[in-house]
Amino acid sequence: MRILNAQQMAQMDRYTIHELGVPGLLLMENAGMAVVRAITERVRPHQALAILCGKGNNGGDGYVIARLLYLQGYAVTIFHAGRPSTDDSRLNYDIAQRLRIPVMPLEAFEPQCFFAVVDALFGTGLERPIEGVFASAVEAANGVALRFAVDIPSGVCGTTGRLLGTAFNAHFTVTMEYPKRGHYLYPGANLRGELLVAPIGISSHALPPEAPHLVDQLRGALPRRNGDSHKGTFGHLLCVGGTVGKAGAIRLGAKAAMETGCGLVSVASNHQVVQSLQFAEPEIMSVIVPCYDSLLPEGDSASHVLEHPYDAMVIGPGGGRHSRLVQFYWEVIQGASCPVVIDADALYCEDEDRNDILEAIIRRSNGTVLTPHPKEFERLTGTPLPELESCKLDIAREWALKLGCTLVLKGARTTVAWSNGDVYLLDCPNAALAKGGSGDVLAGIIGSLLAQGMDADRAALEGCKLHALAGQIMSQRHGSYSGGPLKHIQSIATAIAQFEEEVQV
Ligand SMILES: NC(=O)C1=CN([C@@H]2O[C@H](COP(=O)(O)OP(=O)(O)OC[C@H]3O[C@@H](n4cnc5c(N)ncnc54)[C@H](OP(=O)(O)O)[C@@H]3O)[C@@H](O)[C@H]2O)[C@@H](O)CC1
Ligand SMILES: [K+]
Repeated sequence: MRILNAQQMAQMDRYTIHELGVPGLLLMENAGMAVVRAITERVRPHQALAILCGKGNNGGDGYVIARLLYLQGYAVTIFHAGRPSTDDSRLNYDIAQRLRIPVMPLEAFEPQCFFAVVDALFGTGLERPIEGVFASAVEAANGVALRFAVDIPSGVCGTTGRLLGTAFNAHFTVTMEYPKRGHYLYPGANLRGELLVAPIGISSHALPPEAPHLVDQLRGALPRRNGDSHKGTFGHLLCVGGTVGKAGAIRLGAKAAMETGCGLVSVASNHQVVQSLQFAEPEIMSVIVPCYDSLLPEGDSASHVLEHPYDAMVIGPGGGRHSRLVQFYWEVIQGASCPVVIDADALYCEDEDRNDILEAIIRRSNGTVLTPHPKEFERLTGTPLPELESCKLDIAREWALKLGCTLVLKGARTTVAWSNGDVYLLDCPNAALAKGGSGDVLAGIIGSLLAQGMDADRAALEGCKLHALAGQIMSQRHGSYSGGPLKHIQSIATAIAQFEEEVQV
C-alpha cells in the first residue's frame, strides 16, 4: 500500500477522470457508498445523523451519503455553507433538494440533537486555516457521540498532518483509494480514529513512483538456515561503544544482535566496560580499545579495532560525546571495509564538523545505515525539528539520496529511506518502546542482519519490522508500562518465529 500527499491524490483523480474517462460523479458515488457502509454498520436508522457539507467535492461526497442513507430510511439532516462550487457536488446537492432531504445552514447545527455526525466539510482540498462558521461547526461536531470523517478529518492537512485552525476529531475516517500522509503524520494522525481505506475506482496507472510505502503488516523474510552451518556462517558483528555510566547501551545492542542470529558478536570498548560485560554476557566477545588514563581512546585505537575483518559493525550506542571519542568513531567508520550502522553518539557532531561528517558518509561504499532519532537528525543535518515531523517522508528520501546511505528515522512511526529513494513508513506505534535502550536494541538487530549478509536497505527495513514485532509481543506480555529493552530482546525469538521464512536460492 502506498501513502499519498494531497497533490498526488488530486493528480490521480484527474488522470482517472480526464485520461481514462471515468466520470467524477461515479467516483463520488463510490466514495459516498463506502462511507455509508461504514455508517450503517454502526448507526441504526432511527438515530439522528447530521451531515456537514463543505462547498467542494468533499461536500459532494456528503450529499451522496445523505441521499443513500435517506433512501434507506435514516433520519438525516444536511448542514451546509451554501450552494456547492463544483459541478459534481452541485448535482448531488440538487438531487438531495429534490428528494426533500432536510437541508439547514451550517450556523443552525446543534450537536446535542444528533447521535452521529459526518464531517464532509473539507478533504484534501483544505489549503488554509478553518475559520468562522466552519470552525464553529467543527468544534460543535466534536461534541457529538459518534463521529465519522469523509476522506480526512476537516482541519488536518492531507500532506503534512499539521492542524489548520481547528480540527475534527473522528472515531472513524473513510478515506478514498489511498491513505494520505496526514493520516499518519502527527498531530493530525491523532484525530483520524480507525482508518478505513475504500477503493472507489481510481486507477493506479498514474501512481507516482516516489510515493512512500506503508508498512502495516509486520511480516518479513529471513533466509532459511541449513543444517551444515557453523558459527562463521552467520557473520561476526563488532559493536563499538559503551562508556562508564552507559555500558548498558552497547550490551543491549550486542545481546539483541546475538538473539537475532549472528554467529559471533564482539564489543569494542574501554577496559572497564569490557570487564563488566565479560561477567554479565559470556556469549559476547570483546576487544579492549587502547585508552589513555582518562579512558578516552589513544591515537592508534582505531587501527587496533580495525585489525580483524568483521562482517558488519554497529558504532555509537552509549559511546559518549567527547571530541576524542567522536574522532575515534569516525576513524573506525572510515577505515571499516564492511557495512556499518552508525547510531547514537557516533551521530553527534558539532556544527563546524557537520560537513566533514556528511562527506565521510558520502565517501563510504560498503553499506551505511544511519539510525538517528529526530534530535540526532536535526543536529546531523541542520533540519529544524518542526519541519522534520510534517515533512519527514520527503526529508528522509532527500537525505538518503544525497548521502547515498540507508536512513532510519526513529519515532512513533519510524521511517526507513533506502539509498535508491524508496521510502517506507512503519505504522505500528507502541508506547512500550518509549524507553531508553529501545534504539540500542534496534541498532543491534540491524547490525546482526548486516553481518549475516543482508544488504543495508533490506537489513534496515526487516530490522525495523522485527524490532516492532518483538515490541508488540513484549507489550502483549507485559503491558505498555512494564516492558523494557531486556524483555524486548527476549521477545525477538517469538518475532522471528512469526516472520515468514524465505527459501534461500
Ligand atoms: N473528483 C474528485 O477529485 C474526487 C474527490 N473526492 C472528494 O473530494 C475531496 C477533494 O475535493 P476538493 O478538491 O474539491 O477539495 P475540498 O476538500 O472539498 O475543499 C475545497 C473547498 O473548500 C474550500 N476551502 C478550502 N479551505 C477552506 C477554508 N479554510 N475555509 C473555507 N473554505 C475553504 C475551497 O474554497 P476556495 O479555496 O475555492 O475558496 C473549496 O470550495 C476529497 O477529499 C474527496 O473527499 C471524491 O469524491 C472522489 C472524487
Ligand atoms: K472531511
